[in-house]
Amino acid sequence: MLKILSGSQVKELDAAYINRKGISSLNLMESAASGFVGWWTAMDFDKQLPVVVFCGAGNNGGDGYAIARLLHGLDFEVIVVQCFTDSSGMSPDALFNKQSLPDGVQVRHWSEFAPCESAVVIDAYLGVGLRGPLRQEAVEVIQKINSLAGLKISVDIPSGLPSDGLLDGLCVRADFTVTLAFPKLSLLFPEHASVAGKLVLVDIGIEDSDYQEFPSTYFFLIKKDLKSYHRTFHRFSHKGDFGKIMLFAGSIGKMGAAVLAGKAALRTGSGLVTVQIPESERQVVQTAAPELMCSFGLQGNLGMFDALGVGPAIGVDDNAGTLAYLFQNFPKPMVIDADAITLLGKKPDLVQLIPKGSILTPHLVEFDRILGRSENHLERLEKASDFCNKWGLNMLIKGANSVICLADGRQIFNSSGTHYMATAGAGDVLTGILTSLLGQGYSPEQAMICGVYQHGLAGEIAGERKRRGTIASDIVEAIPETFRRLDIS
Ligand SMILES: NC(=O)C1=CN([C@@H]2O[C@H](COP(=O)(O)OP(=O)(O)OC[C@H]3O[C@@H](n4cnc5c(N)ncnc54)[C@H](O)[C@@H]3O)[C@@H](O)[C@H]2O)[C@H](O)CC1
Ligand SMILES: [K+]
Repeated sequence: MLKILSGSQVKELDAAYINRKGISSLNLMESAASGFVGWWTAMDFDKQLPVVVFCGAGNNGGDGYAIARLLHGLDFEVIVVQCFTDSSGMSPDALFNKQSLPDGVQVRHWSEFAPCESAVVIDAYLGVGLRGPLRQEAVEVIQKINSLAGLKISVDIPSGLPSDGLLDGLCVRADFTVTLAFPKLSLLFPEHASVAGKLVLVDIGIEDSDYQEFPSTYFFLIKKDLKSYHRTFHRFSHKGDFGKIMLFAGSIGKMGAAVLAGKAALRTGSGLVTVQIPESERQVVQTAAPELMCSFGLQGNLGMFDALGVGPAIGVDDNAGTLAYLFQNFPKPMVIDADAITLLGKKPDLVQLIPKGSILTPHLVEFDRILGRSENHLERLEKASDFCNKWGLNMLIKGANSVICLADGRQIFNSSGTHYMATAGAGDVLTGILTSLLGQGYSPEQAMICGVYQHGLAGEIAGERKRRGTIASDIVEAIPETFRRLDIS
């Protein structure tokens, strides 16, 4: 898992890394530039299009100069636009890379740069070294970059966007942000989606172990993390090892929630899945998924289940008593979603009854129902942290980079998923996945890490073929393929 450091920690990380590996800071900049160019090459950009690289005087600009040199070497027509006047303020590594530009690269000053039609723009003006409000000249440079018609690719972070806080003013509006080593925190805030564009992470050789000494509560979950969080089963494993779970989901006219959550749990590997539904609706479930069992009315012996999931489409009118009953009679961590979360907002006294370690899975609107409106994502994350810590609970804030909030204060941003998952029932699928993993003996932390990543990956797989036509059932059917792609048996 990648630790997300603050902009000011990046300099210390670089220094420590360089020191430990016995390399120079220029080597690290070269890794950053070649990492960027590796992504560029995979994107297969048209060599007929000129490439315009805006370079600042700091190390972000240094990355830009090195990228310009490497792209020139790949036969692209490269124009460097120098976004400062006085070279004496340049960082030594930026100066070195500026001086290493081959003759074939044209260099212009930003004030005299006339936009050319359809060039690809690389924004290496300001990185994580931005401090305080933008100076007037920086405002003008950023306006110029934004006025260009071509595709805009920011190096590390869109220039002008603070790395750890909220945008207050202007920044480059990027189509892609190619971020180095780990994503900068602000790139993961929903309010910055329209300026950060698509997020690309480039490995510059810094390993997880190199981050150890740097404190941070923020992490980024990536594909290679998954395997170590999964349980392994063996040839003597039987139905019981894969867990018996109950999903309290669905109501008259909304039985899809029970079917989707139930099927998702089966596809995640649950041995036995029972859905708790209104008796009148049993035909719906048993026709849609014969592998599911149904129960009607509250179960007397909840103890027979390894995990419970409660909430999708149960309705909010008559269920406060049922929730209290479940919380008091099922002492193990459970998954709490959708209408169950809305109910907690209406009856906050119920929160104290929730079994410790349980997982609440609000989307942003449901989040507001329990913890009130937040001005921005940072405030939301802080509220979640306080809530989880106070009650010994876990929370998954659903969205483009869903955040796993643990009771100990760690907050883990997920990297998988696609906007094609913005479809009815996708949340019900997640509830089924998470409950299934709890039932298979995963700790809440393991269940959240594996569940949220695989839910996103299943959405990506479904979206590859179905694009905006993706529906929640497609996500369910893609779950088995996630195990294959992650090499989990
Ligand atoms: N480990 C890594 O991730 C690596 C990252 N690299 C790149 O280095 C930059 C950070 O470089 P740094 O020199 O610290 O700062 P910047 O280039 O981002 O910014 C300095 C530059 O900005 C000017 N400036 C600062 N504040 C303002 C302001 N308010 N208004 C206008 N101008 C401002 C300042 O004067 C300087 O000119 C990181 O983002 C990566 O791109 C390394 O290449 C490799 C390792
Ligand atoms: K930048």
